[in-house]
Amino acid sequence: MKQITDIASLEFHHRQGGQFRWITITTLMLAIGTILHLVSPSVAGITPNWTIATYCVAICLTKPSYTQSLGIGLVAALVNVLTSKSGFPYGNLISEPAGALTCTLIVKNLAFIRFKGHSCLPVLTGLAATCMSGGIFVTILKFAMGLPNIVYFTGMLPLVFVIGLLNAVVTPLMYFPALRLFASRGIIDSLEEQSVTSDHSGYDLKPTQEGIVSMEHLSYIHNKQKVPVLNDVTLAIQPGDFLVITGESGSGKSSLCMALTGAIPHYFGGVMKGMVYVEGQATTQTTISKLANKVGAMLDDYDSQLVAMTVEEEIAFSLENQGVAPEQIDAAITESLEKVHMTEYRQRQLSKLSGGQRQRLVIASVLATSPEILVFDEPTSALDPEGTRDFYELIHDLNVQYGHTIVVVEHSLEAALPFANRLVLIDHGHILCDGNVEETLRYMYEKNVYASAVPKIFACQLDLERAGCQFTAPWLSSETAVAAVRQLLPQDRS
Ligand SMILES: Nc1ncnc2c1ncn2[C@@H]1O[C@H](COP(=O)(O)OP(=O)(O)OP(=O)(O)O)[C@@H](O)[C@H]1O
Repeated sequence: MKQITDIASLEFHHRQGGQFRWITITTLMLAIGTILHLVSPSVAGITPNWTIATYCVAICLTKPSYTQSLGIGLVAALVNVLTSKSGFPYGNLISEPAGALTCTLIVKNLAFIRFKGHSCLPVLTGLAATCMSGGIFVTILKFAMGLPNIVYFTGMLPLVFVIGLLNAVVTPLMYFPALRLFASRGIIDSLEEQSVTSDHSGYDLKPTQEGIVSMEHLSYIHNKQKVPVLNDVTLAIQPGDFLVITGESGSGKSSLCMALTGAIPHYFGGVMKGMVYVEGQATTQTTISKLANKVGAMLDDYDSQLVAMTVEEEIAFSLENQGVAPEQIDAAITESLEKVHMTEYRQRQLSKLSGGQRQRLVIASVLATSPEILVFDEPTSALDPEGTRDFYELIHDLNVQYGHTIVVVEHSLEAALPFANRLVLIDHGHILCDGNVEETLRYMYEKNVYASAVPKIFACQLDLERAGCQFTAPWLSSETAVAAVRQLLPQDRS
């Protein structure tokens, strides 16, 4: 395992999307291969196998899975069957998938072989895939057409090897220009981008802070952007925390949430530096779906998280996708609906739920996968004051009764702060203040950073303090303020 001394320097690069890039590139390359196959002249009956060379280029560039390679091989086989000049072209249906799989096997296992810094994969795959595919093809042809052994051993097999050598030359001749072309169009990573490793599986990554979440020197910049959205963020979240994150619009609050769920760096395209550990595990060493069992998130656009027709189906959806047994799903639905006080809505159509009920259903769906940590991104932006109060009472309940750690991104702090034990202020991707609610509010008001979000009642206390008054408890609710004012008043008027 490789050790990291400076976590701030560890990078993870990810290009957004791209799961279908292998199809685009393979289709293009096979089209080129087919044209070359049809027009290229043969010298003494010998010509490169352009189909194999082009799918080798596509596989070397896009590194598809074995199943995807099987698909590439079958498409190549169909092209060959339709365009073949051979007496028995159907052997291609076996030989081409075998060639594509051989190519993938080499790409996945021999990528470390380099010559003067250049990848040797095009040469190796061009030779090996052609020999494998050609060898299988001529063997099938021999038996299908009853050809004599002498022709097979002295003519066909040596010919396959010669074509393999030719392909070992033409494959890199196509690979390097194709790499430059696709990289210049932003379709695949350039060589420089490839040289930065985004595979952290070989690193020994351990948090250096105590906490259920430890963000250590986290920076993040989106693809093609100049300014990082998160800049050297270090934050530890303790089990049972009710943490509120606030800051101006665009300060990086949602990005921080996305880093907790693993969407940064696994979904969004960009470069992450530093590390986020969730329950001790580096997010770059796991996947978004595995993290979803530890961190449940409700986005500001929570309606987009609903996919089913009824409440019950909605909660079952993610559990079914994870292969959870039906009786466990049933129990999880019952339990999560109880937690959000929606038991009686179990059979209800989603279209017949109110906004607040749909929000609670999203929370129930998130709870069904039993995450320890719950993240809410601007949860009350679409709620009226009563709905906002109900929402915070609900998540307070989840915090104190069920022990969930809560992280909330919030602009309007009045409703959230009575339940929070910590308030983090973020500005231009930096954490400016991380303290208890009173400390951070004082910081915001005194330094005039996002002071407009300081609850009016608390701002009033600070103004009175400036005028010489003293109070024992922070005014985070009107009840505390009334009690404090009562104490100031002469006894006979109270
Ligand atoms: N996919 C993206 N590509 C490029 N820049 C992005 C992307 N997503 C967000 N940003 C930028 O990152 C910065 C931080 O965005 P983020 O959504 O984290 O801020 P925020 O504090 O949650 O804002 P708001 O309160 O308005 O939701 C913003 O300047 C935003 O324009």
